[in-house]
Amino acid sequence: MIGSRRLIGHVRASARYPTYVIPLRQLRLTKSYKTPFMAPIPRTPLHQAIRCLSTATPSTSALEAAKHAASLRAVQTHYHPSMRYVGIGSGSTIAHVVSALSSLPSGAANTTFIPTGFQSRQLLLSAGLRVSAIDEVPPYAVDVAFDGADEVDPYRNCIKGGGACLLLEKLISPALGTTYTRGIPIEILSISLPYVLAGLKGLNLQPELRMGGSAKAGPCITDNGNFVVDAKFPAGYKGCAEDEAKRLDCSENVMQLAKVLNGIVGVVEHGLFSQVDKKPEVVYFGMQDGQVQVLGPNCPGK
Ligand SMILES: O=C[C@H](O)[C@H](O)[C@H](O)COP(=O)(O)O
Repeated sequence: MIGSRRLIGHVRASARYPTYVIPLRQLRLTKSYKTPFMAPIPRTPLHQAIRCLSTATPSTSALEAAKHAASLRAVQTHYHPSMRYVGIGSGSTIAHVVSALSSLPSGAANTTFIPTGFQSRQLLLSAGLRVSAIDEVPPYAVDVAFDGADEVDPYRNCIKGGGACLLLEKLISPALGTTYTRGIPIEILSISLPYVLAGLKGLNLQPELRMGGSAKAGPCITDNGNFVVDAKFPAGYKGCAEDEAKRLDCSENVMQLAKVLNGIVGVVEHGLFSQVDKKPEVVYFGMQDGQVQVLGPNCPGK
């Protein structure tokens, strides 16, 4: 499956376990959970994510166990020692993927891993795995990419970028959701901030510059030296589809929004991984009961 990628996901620590995954439009209006994924590849891409089924806030250990189970399943299903290049996303779920890869009985001596940021590079190096950079391998040479996701909808559209690593993740992975509490992460050129904010407000989104938090005065700076703006969906947001018919198709709606975001000058990349921008082929959800659920091409969405 040329052009697709693989992805694995899980519910984030601060998230609530949803009872189901619903389309982006509805999710962002009604739910408050995050679903990470990981995933996959260049020629045979696929993404996987993890989902939990309860409204209770999961304990950290239950969450980590769910991430681990989904990661293990994804690696066992989609990694093969003969693979030459494998993309590795960023975030907490990826630590479980790297752990699963480094403990494979077959080893991974023939594979070079392509990280999407400082954190995943350090993880790979610490695990003794061979690392290279996206600009040191031929385009589209990645066999599969594993990554986490913040949210995933039934169509396998994803929101990513909670860790500000969306740009390189989109490069390695061909691959939305809910009420992503911070909105869609958008990496931008710092000098374009006023224009990007105006453009996003014009779409009726509620943009906010992400700050560095207690560890850094001023804005969050990505691995590429850029700013990140989180664009929230206001209550009752109907998307930016040109007509009602398109709004009826959630996947179409997401694709349209992705295209519009790409058209704003100053936007380097956004965290929507949709049909247009590399949505995952397969998503693995870690469940509270230890099971792993799979959302693939033959599942309800598409
Ligand atoms: O920028 C970060 C990435 O998109 C992460 O894959 C995403 O935020 C999920 O992260 P985590 O695995 O920590 O839930």
